Amino acid sequence: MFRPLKILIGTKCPPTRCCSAFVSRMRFSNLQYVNRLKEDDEACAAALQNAHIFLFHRLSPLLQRTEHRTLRPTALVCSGTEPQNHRTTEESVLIGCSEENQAQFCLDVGKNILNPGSSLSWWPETLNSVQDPSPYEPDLCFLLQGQALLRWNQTSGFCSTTGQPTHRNRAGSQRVCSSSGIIYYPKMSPVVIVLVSDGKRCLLGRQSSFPRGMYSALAGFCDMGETLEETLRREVAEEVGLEVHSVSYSSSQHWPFPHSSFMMAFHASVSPAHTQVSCQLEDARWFSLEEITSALQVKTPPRRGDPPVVWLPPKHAIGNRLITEWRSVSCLHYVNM
Ligand SMILES: NC(=O)C1=CN([C@@H]2O[C@H](COP(=O)(O)OP(=O)(O)OC[C@H]3O[C@@H](n4cnc5c(N)ncnc54)[C@H](O)[C@@H]3O)[C@@H](O)[C@H]2O)C=CC1
Ligand SMILES: [Mg+2]
Repeated sequence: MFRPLKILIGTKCPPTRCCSAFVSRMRFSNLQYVNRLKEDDEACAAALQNAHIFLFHRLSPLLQRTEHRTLRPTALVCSGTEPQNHRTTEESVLIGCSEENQAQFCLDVGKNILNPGSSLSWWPETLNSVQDPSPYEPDLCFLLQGQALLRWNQTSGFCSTTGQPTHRNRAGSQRVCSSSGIIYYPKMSPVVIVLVSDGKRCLLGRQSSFPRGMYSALAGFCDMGETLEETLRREVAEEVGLEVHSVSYSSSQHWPFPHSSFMMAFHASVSPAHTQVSCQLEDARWFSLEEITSALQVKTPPRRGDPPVVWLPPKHAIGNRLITEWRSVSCLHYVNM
């Protein structure tokens, strides 16, 4: 039976993924340490004895509300003195380590192998209920990584060539076919997300699968053989029938839906003379600076029975970042006019 060792409420935030964090992590050999744990099963098992283990239930992170109404991940703190049960040692996946070289793992205590997608909505309810996501944000990329790795391990139990079972290494970072020795690594699907502007307005769309009232930048999966620029132009043409004429890169983000996407975000513009939308989505329309400004203030989705309101992806989604960047540049433009 699963036996928690000690529940830590409000555990210390893992480092964020900003460039400076990476540089300092390199300096203190943290990355080399994590790489060693991925390659050395014995070292990884030893590290697990004194690790922080972040808990998930059916792929959703187990969060706790703090006294400030924010949400924090729940972690077991392993002291190394108590024996660990079979599931903890066999199913925890390594996601990194702290500045003090304490290993950090994730463990799904209620995994749902038969229907692994069932617990995931397009946007997790728990994230919608965060009143002020800022203190939670540093944990988010960590949790998304853990969720993706747990999901990949849960759904990659068999070799797609031989049909035989695959076995994971201790860290959960690779799986090997028991019959052919083929090695499998976690997979991601590249996705382009693009905010199209006509100089004064930006174009947002919604799919029927989006939560009610939500609009976001246009997005689409890369086809095999395509460049990012080709995907971008194809998706904009397919979804709204427009031709973009300038493209600039913004940033990127791992996104767990539907099966670990790697989102690459761009701004693009169309000629103000050619803005007629031919929509293949549930809806797509142009938004003015004023409309975007008020939509960015809507922090929670409308509840059933509330009047319709446009709301945008939350702060930690890259769609929000694109829209916020566009708003800042547009505000500057108006100030300078
Ligand atoms: N983080 C953010 O701010 C946002 C993230 N997204 C994410 O972007 C992703 C792509 O956007 P969509 O408009 O849905 O893409 P899309 O416009 O390419 O349409 C989805 C369809 O593409 C096909 N497809 C091709 N390759 C696929 C693959 N590797 N995995 C799944 N389906 C594939 C399927 O038929 C699927 O129904 C979605 O997973 C969505 O969660 C979308 C908007 C905002
Ligand atoms: Mg799309």
